Amino acid sequence: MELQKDSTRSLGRPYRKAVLKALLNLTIFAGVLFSALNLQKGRWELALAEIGMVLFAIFVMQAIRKTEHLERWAIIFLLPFCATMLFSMMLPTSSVTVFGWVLIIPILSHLLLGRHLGLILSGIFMTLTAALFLYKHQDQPEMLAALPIANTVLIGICILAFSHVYEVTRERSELRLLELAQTDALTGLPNRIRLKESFERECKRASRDRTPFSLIVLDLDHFKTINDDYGHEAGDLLLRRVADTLRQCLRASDLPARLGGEEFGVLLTNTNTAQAAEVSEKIRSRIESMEVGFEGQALKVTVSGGIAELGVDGDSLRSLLREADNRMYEAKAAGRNQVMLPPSAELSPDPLAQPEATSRHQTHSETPDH
Ligand SMILES: Nc1nc2c(ncn2[C@@H]2O[C@H](COP(=O)(O)OP(=O)(O)OP(=O)(O)O)[C@@H](O)[C@H]2O)c(=O)[nH]1
Repeated sequence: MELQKDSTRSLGRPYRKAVLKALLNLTIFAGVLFSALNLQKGRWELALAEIGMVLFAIFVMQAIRKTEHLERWAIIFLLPFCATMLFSMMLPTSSVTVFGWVLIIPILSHLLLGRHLGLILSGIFMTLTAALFLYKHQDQPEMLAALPIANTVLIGICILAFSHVYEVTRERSELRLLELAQTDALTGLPNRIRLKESFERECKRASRDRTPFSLIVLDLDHFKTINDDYGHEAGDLLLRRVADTLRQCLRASDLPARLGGEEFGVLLTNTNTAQAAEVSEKIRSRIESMEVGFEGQALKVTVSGGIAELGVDGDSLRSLLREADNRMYEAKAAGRNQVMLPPSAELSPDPLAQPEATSRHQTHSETPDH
């Protein structure tokens, strides 16, 4: 499961909202000021357009208070904002300095819409402005002197390029920080935060598509003795190898995570309990047969686990984790090196997933703990 766009979008939302609010406030302030000046000078079309933008800015300010769709509102505001600018530029009575406003569009559109939409909107708007300038001043050769035009175009390109480079770098660093915050540093696996986020997304998908969705919790057996006998470094190495094994046993659409300590979780999309039992058995047997070389010694470990299925064991991550955890402790108590299923689980005819007398999937066991 890939880190989703949604995460970066929600991360950037507060700062985009702050930029949009600042723009709306400035639009209201400048709109009132300029409409008063333009009314005084009899430029009533311009004044009306500005008053219209002030009213629209007040409306958008209310709309974004609780919206989930900030990006949409930014587009809804920016398009008429740009159109009003073009309208002002088009009016024969307006000053040539109005064209200078085009330079704020690359900055605003990148800050509000991100690198792709920001670049598209800036490109379209700057091209339209250039065309309008040439058309409006075609009969005024003094306005079309090569040097001032070249200077202005260069300034425009520089502002567009810097805004774009800034936004690309900002998005990359944001994504990197998000990855770090959602990744376990030792194993490189997703951590609990990422598991929760993926669960919420996959849960919605599973209920929409009516597909099953399972969770496996796995805990290494007697891991303390590895640390005690061989040292923490050996324990860390073993945890990394277990993480590698989980990655190898799973599909790209599944999500292995380190829940903490020597406990791992696996989200299995489009997978019912019986299929999850097969996956858990594959993981269990791979870990059982794994030998990790450490300072000339071969370290070995086994794993105990529990399975929970969405709907059968609840609808929240908390309830699924609780049920899978309880089953994992049952597996420990029943002798470790096995995975427990929900009591009502119907298993597939696959021999690996055959139920034992208790309708639980017990793959191999040591002497039970009492
Ligand atoms: N090396 C290493 N050890 C860790 C890490 N996180 C937790 N541990 C160790 O994992 C061990 C867990 O011990 P216990 O909770 O007693 O579990 P256990 O020994 O595996 O016993 P059972 O779970 O009952 O089979 C403790 O010794 C922790 O210090 C880690 O990141 N690295």
